Formats: sequence, C-alpha cells, structure tokens
Amino acid sequence: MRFLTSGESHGPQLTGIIEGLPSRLPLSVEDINPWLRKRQGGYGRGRRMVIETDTVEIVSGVRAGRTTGAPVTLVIKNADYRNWSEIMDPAPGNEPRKKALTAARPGHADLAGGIKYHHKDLRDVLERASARETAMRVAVGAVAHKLLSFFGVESVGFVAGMAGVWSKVPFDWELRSRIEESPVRMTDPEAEAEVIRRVDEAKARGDTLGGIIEARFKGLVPGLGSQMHWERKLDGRVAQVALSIPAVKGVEIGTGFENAMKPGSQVHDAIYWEEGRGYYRQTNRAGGTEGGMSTGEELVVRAALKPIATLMTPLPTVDVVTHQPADAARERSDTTAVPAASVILEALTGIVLAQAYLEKFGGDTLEELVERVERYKEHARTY
Ligand SMILES: Cc1cc2nc3c(=O)[nH]c(=O)nc-3n(C[C@H](O)[C@H](O)[C@H](O)COP(=O)(O)O)c2cc1C
Ligand SMILES: C=C(O[C@@H]1CC(C(=O)O)=C[C@@H](OP(=O)(O)O)[C@H]1O)C(=O)O
Repeated sequence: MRFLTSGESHGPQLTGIIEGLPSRLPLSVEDINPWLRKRQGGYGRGRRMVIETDTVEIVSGVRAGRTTGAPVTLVIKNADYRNWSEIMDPAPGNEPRKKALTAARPGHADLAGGIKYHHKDLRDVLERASARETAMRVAVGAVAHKLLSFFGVESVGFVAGMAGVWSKVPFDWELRSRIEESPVRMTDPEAEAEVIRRVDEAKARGDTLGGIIEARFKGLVPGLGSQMHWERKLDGRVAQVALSIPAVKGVEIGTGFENAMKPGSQVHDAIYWEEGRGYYRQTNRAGGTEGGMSTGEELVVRAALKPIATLMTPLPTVDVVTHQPADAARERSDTTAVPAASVILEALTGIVLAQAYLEKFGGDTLEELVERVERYKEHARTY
C-alpha cells in the first residue's frame, strides 16, 4: 500500500490517493471523519481550526461502502480557501501578491525552503510545509486503521506531557474515553488544568509550547517488519513517520532513552510461554519491537514536539528580499498543537502497520488477508 498527498494549506483542497488496498474492505466517510474531528481538536489551536470543519469525500475506489481494489482517492476541501483564492490563484500575474512573506521565521521551513526552491515569497514554501497536510495523512491513516480493525488491532494516541507538565496518571486502556474527552488528550485531570493555565499564559506572552506524545497499539501479531532488510525494520519505519510530523524532533520506542542508562539485566523483557497463550512478556520496556519486528506485545511509540515556530513576540531574523534585519513574520498561528499531534502519530503509525500486514500477508481481498492473519496467529501461539 502506498499513497500520495497534495494540496496547499490555503489552496482549494487536499487530495490523497491510496493504492494497494485489498478489495471488499468496508469503508465510508464515517470511518474517516471522526479522525479528522479529533485532529482538529485540542486546547491551544489558533483561529484556523474554527474556520475549518474537516470532512472527507471519497471520489474513487469505493462503491456501495466497500473498496473495489482500485486506487482510493480522498478529498478534503479547505473552507479557508474562500479567503485566499486571489492569493493562491495558479494563474500568472498579480505579483507581488498580498500576504507575501519575506521575514523568514526561525524554526519554520521558510529559509531553507526559500534557498532550496529559490522562492522570495516564502508563502510558496510554507504552504506545503504547513501541518495542514497532516489532515490528509490522518484521513489515509483512518483507512489504514479500518483495515487493522479486521486483524484485531486497537490503538490510542495521547499526550504524556506538555507545556512543562507531565501527566502523573499512568496510561491504562480503560482511560481511553477520558483521553478523548480531555481538551489536551491527557490521562491526568490535574496536569490538564495546569497545562491549560500555561497555554493561556504563553499565548498572552506571544510565546508557544511543545510536548511529548504517545501512541500505543495492541493486538499486533509478532513478526511484522523484518530483521533481514534495514529498510523494512518496523522500529525504523515507525520512527520515520513520527519524525515526518511537523515539529517532531525526537522519537522513542518503549522506554528507549531510560533503557540506555541501565544495565541489560534491568532492561530486557524475559520471555515466558503458556499453553493456549503462547509466548509473552511480563514487562515491555522494549515497547513492542525486537530486531526490527513486532514482538506481539504492545507497540509503544513516543515523540517529542518542539514549540510552535511562529511567535507573536517574534525573534530576530533577516528579510530575504532586503537582507536587512527584521522581526520574524507573524502569521495567524497555534500556541501549541501537541494534542493534535498525538492523533497524527496514532494515525500515521497505523499506516506503517497496515503496510507491514499487507507485505507479510498479501492477498487481493480482505477475506484472503484475514484468513492468512488468523492462520499465522495460530502458528505464533503453537510455535
Ligand atoms: C498539528 C500541527 C499544527 C501546527 N501548527 C503550527 C502553527 O500554527 N504555526 C507554526 O509556526 N507551526 C505549526 N506547526 C509546526 C510547523 O508546521 C513546523 O514546525 C514547520 O513545518 C517546520 O518543520 P519542523 O518543525 O519539522 O522542522 C504545527 C505542527 C503540527 C503537527
Ligand atoms: C491548518 C492547519 O494547521 C496550520 C499549521 C500551520 C503550520 O505552520 O504548520 C500554521 C497554521 O496555519 P494558518 O495560518 O492557516 O492558521 C495552522 O492553522 C491544520 O492543522 O489543519
């Protein structure tokens, strides 16, 4: 399964084309829209999320609620386009356009992208660097998650800590509805209240905030990915999609960083076997992968987001047209997007896992796939 996304942040629409899905997968917009709603939520977002009510259209590859095996095309319209149609118009002329951006923002893609693609209106860089693109990737992720649900895989995405405040309530699958209801997707109500206070404070100062997000998956078969080929290693692929989320600068599988400072005897997860259950661990410090493959234990991925780059109290920069010192550009912006990023991490990790299932089990139809997965689960139990 592969996919491509296109679309500018303030252009008419985002488009995604997914190729390689099996036929007969039940799929409707109702499988995707709740993910888009979740991604739009979260305390600390800017006014853009009030303008948009992201909903998807399925324009190919699905008939009567099931995939046909043809490429699936998804479309999300940008409601904000009505305010930008002149600025974003592909027709020549009208230069320099309104809202041209020349004071490169430290921490955003502006300067490197401007040099690389030789744009002096840095809007031509930011329109694609913008995390708006993740709306379509989350839609693709929702489709991947629909497929995973047929293999018995469940998942969650939440915020472990943000704005300098750690959640003190350890994650439990029972807390999933609490996370969904929390405006900051945290398990801990006290931490949540403190985070909200700090976000308000940061916004008033013209500052921004980051945090640590986590995604977990249970019900995975062991052996997804491969130790044989570096590019198929599951942990490597998960890390790649995590780092592809704008503003993510660190990734951890399990308690990866903590493990690095301890002796092996206190890190590796002892192996047990039980009739009917098969192999299992009592601890999961490895976070669900060994040798680039799933172990069958929970996959636990953490990622660190830097604070949002656009500051309303701007840092010094240089104007790329005049080369004079300037205050960095101030665009309408989020104070923080950490809760949204946790939804994105969950969605995108789902894409990697769906790809790994499809690679391992193949098949043109959903039924073929499910049958092969079930047979393999039996093999893993009795091996
Ligand atoms: C959901 C989400 C929303 C974001 N919103 C903003 C924003 O409003 N303003 C901004 O400057 N950066 C925002 N970012 C981060 C930038 O897109 C990102 O920092 C930029 O593209 C540069 O890429 P890098 O941080 O990965 O180096 C957001 C990121 C995410 C995940
Ligand atoms: C549009 C989204 O996020 C945007 C990501 C973003 C950035 O620089 O990454 C900047 C802001 O764009 P705007 O200036 O249009 O408000 C965010 O709103 C979204 O998440 O759908």
